[in-house]
Amino acid sequence: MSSSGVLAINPLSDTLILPPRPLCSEDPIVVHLAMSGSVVPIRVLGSDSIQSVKLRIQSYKGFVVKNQKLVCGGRELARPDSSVKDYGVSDGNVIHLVVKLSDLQTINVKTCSGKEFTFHVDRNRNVGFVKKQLAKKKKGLIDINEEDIMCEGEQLEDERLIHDISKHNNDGVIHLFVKKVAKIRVTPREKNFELAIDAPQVNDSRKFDSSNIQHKNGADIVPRENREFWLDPVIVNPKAELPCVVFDLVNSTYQGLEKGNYPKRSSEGTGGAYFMMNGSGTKYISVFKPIDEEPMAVNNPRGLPLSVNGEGLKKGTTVGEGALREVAAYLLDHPKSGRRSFSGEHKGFSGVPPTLLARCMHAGFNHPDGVKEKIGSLQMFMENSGSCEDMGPGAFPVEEVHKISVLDIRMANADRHAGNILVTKGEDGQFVLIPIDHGYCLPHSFEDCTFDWLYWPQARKPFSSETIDYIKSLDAEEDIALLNFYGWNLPLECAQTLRISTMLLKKGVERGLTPFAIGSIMCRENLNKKSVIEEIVEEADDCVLPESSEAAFMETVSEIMDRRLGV
Ligand SMILES: Nc1ncnc2c1ncn2[C@@H]1O[C@H](COP(=O)(O)OP(=O)(O)OP(=O)(O)O)[C@@H](O)[C@H]1O
Repeated sequence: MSSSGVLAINPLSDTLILPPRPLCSEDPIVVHLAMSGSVVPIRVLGSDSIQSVKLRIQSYKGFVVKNQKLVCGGRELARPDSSVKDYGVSDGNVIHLVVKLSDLQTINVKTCSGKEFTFHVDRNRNVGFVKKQLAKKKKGLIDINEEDIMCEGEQLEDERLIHDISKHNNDGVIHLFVKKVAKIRVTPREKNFELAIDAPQVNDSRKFDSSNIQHKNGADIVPRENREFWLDPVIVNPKAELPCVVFDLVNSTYQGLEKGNYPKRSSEGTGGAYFMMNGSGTKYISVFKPIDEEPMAVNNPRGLPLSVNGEGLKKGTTVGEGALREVAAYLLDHPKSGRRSFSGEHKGFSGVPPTLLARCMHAGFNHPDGVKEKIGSLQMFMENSGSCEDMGPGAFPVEEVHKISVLDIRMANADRHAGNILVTKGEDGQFVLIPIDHGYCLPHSFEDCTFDWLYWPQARKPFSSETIDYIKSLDAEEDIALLNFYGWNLPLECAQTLRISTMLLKKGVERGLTPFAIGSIMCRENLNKKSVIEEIVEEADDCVLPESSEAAFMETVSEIMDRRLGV
């Protein structure tokens, strides 16, 4: 595994030829599969679906389909049912393969009594979590209060992260040993006390943890040019207050860096996304995504080529604007109670994690040309037990799916695959969905809008009255003004997208439409068939004179939309 989290394919001496289908009259084409510096020629048919190409890569290379992302000509080949030809891939083209590596770590556990077994745990979990799992799943194996976990003679504190331990193992497996806790019992004996150490092996080596020594770099007094790192929120308009939760996020992230904790690059995703730790180094606190490491940006760490025309991986987006879109999704995710109040409720209706624009300098980011300050989105790290990609949607509460659908429709999200919805459990034991990765929201065309939830059963259920009230309270003009206030002067075409999608959502609920019905209007059925919303926009474009005002254009869109939706 390379440090970039991408598995390298060694260049093959002979061509990797994938057999054309038998009895097929179509001529195969040869394309080049590029990955981590190596290139493998593969033979495909124009009519092959993207899914089938991925399946063949899976069978030849072992990367499961859901972990593969294919990019050709600056565009993600995202639709599984579309064909190689649909995406305009032709003979000699280069297809970039980005493989998402699992964040799961194999753990082997042994106990003093000789029991042994192996299981997997998310690398972002800590030892305390592993203990609980052992106690819960393997009854009798461990009593949380009575036993310690050891790794190579070192006692592991409950807060210790699994990925931290995995750095030191060579064979890809962490070997843990469960042993009885050493206890000190104090028993009164007449006027004295007897001190007993109750431990099976009192001579265990307990290593001194040097990370406990405080490291102060005097960041407030050392001039910036002499500092090893810095982190500030980017505040364009001094009048635009940041919510307290956002300030706390910056502070905790800063403390983590100050203590010397290195940002850890996620093995998932097509861009650079870095997990940042808190001051005590015990948990992740935030995720920093620098704009120069976005897919097809100059310092992208996943080997994707530079964008030739500045367009991002999804149609209608721009490379380098992902961070603004991430922040916009948070700012526009208004709480149910009304607009976000800066000292009060910070959680929005759809639960977008608190996100701000930040500038950060640290050697731990990808700096092929020397360490420089980076601008990017800083988002609160949300504890989770995986993403919607890891499980069937059946158990998700309807309201949870609906809250994501409202966000995606409003924002015309062009990247809502199930991997971008994290899953956790609320206090009531029900699944809670957390939407992340909003770098492709508010595109200036609807072409790439895709919503994985469209095919989930909950999408066919009607919105609740609470959700309908929320949708009725939305106001695109107010939203555009809010983004403007925070410093993002939304380009005209993107503002138009927000106006049209908000209009569709509102008109949809007025007519009692479900998220499925509204979402289907926004998404293409297949790559080459325009969506209903695209047809509406096209018709409106044809109707109005080029010099017409935005208001006149929106009036026309409204009339056409009413006609298409029916009364
Ligand atoms: N707020 C968050 N809390 C917890 N984990 C997160 C958060 N944001 C991102 N992640 C994790 O980091 C990984 C990479 O982040 P993200 O998906 O945003 O990156 P990306 O490069 O934009 O991905 P994509 O290729 O899906 O567009 C995610 O798969 C997720 O596991």
